[in-house]
Amino acid sequence: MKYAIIIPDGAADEPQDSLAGKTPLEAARTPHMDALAAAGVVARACHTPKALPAGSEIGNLSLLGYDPHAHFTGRAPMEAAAQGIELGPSDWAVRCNLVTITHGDDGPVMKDFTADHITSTEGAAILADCQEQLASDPRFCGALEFVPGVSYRNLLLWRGEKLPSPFSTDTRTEAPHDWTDLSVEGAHPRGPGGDVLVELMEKSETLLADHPVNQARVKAGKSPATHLWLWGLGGAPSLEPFATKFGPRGAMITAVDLLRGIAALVGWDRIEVEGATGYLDTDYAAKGRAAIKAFDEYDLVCVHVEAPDEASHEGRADEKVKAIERIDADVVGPLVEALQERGDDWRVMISPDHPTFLSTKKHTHGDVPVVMAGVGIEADGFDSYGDTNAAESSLVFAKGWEAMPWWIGR
Ligand SMILES: O=C(O)[C@@H](CO)OP(=O)(O)O
Repeated sequence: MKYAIIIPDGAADEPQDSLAGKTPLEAARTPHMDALAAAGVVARACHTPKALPAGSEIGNLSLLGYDPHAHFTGRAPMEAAAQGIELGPSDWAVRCNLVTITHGDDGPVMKDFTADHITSTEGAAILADCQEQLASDPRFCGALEFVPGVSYRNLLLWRGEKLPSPFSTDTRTEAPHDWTDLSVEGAHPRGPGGDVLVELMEKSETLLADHPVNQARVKAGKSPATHLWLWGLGGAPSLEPFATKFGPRGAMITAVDLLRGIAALVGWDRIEVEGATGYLDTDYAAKGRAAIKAFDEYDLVCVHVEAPDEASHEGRADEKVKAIERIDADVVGPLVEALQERGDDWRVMISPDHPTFLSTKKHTHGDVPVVMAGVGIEADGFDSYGDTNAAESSLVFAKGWEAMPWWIGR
């Protein structure tokens, strides 16, 4: 049996006036997803339980069949796993975004949580200076390590052996992508160790003010990275291998470290695809081709596409529809055709990790539409994949992580 999972990140949404009252999934032309819906079931699942943040870090754990209440420690440790960083029992990882904050009448406003999609090279240069000038403070006893990642998505590590960290599970932080265009006056870290994070964030403003990377960016008409934004911290998580829990040996195709990290933690290989960017300009077809090839080696292949979520964070309904259509045409269609040609039994699941509302540009708690089709799954009468059909379905996974055993264990 071959299993394909496709994750259109943040694709679930509300009806939009600009889309004639349809949701982006419904407005998009998705013949391949609709064919799967007609052949299988349309369900709804909640991958973001109310007690936890409505983040991709929670949603994707649940989608892959892991109860986030039991397994989630923080987003950054998952991304550390993507980089092969080992966290000891007293270590913490913190997500370190490069962001653009402007100062207006309403105080400091989160203008861009991506610092205008700063490049990884520029980010690495900034982080090297943060290491030299912020982490070198003797009070930290060498415990702090800034680790460059992809674009604005970087990490800060606290090595507990050098100096016990001040953090605890009560430390609260805010995801910067949930604050776009909003005043971040009350959004700074709080609780145990929050003051240390705030201090680093504030000091970064001075360090970055005249940074050569920013001078060059402004000259080129791009926004500068004005601050570090620290959030999503946690200690090392431990997850039972997916193959032990569910059987199939899996591989992940994604452009973002969060999904790479979850894959590493559940024992999946990661397949890197040239042209996969984690943004609207990603090479959808290359991801589709890589997934088809991966079935020669793996029983389960998961393709994650970040683009619908990014379009939502930017409030761009047309781009969200386009991203969903490209996923349908360049990933779902070719993948299903290849599975049919192989002659193996197969099953497909398509599910966003969480809704990301165009209206608020934010993730939100709530159900996502799921389509599951293939051997052992009887058609339930829906003829298309969309949020409204899912809302009417009698197949409901209130504990979203129970959808995986339902789908895989039939
Ligand atoms: O990686 C991130 O910082 C965010 C926004 O890009 O991703 P997501 O919305 O999927 O949590």
